[in-house]
Amino acid sequence: MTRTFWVGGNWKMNGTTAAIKDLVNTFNAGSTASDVEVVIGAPYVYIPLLADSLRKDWAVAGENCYVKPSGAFTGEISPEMLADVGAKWVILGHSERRNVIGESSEFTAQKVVKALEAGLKVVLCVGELLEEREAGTTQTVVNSQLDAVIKTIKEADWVNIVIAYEPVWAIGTGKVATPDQAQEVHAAIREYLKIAVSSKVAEETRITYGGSVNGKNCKETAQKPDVDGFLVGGASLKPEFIDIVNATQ
Ligand SMILES: O=C[C@H](O)COP(=O)(O)O
Repeated sequence: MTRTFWVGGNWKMNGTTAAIKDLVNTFNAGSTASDVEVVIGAPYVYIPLLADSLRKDWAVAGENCYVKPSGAFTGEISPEMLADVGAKWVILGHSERRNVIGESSEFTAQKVVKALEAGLKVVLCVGELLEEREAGTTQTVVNSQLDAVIKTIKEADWVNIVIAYEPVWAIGTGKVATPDQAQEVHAAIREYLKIAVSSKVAEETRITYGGSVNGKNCKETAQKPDVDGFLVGGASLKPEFIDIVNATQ
């Protein structure tokens, strides 16, 4: 089967109303391939603006959510709230949630369940630290992050999940993984899905790469057989994001 190429932007904690309006105008005027699915993750407060103004062939994502629909959870945002203001997706398990905020794989898996129940699609981020790669434990770490989700959701849920493999050493550092490094881990993730979930899920799930992707380095990586797209941080705040959307052209 053909997996539709998927490109996500993750604005992280960046943006102002004025800057986002400018960027949306640029994105809306951009000429893009029709066979690419595009999603922009934005800080909660800018989601309504983005949902109203962004081109309708692109979707909007939250960058995190909590595990309850409502209640006394000061400062948290529920997946139902994200859906209510126009998000169709949520990014979960990003390395900054795992390593800066300290969220576990088990907590991330609970969020995945609740987001899916609320009707959101999920970008599930996984990836190893530099010391884990140097110790040769990349696949053990990634499989363990996946395991928490695999044992928590049903096989049918995987149709609503895109995996983002983001080696932490490549995020925001300019040290992009080589196309071969990305392909190697993506192929291993697909093999693990085959063993731990099913051949169907392994074949159909999009596995995207994130970590210092830009308009120039995306093209070669996009050609790799197990790379089904990108999750882009810094470059998604720039006009060159359009070049990444068009990486396969
Ligand atoms: O979610 C996106 C990743 O953290 C990559 O960020 P970056 O493209 O700025 O390295």
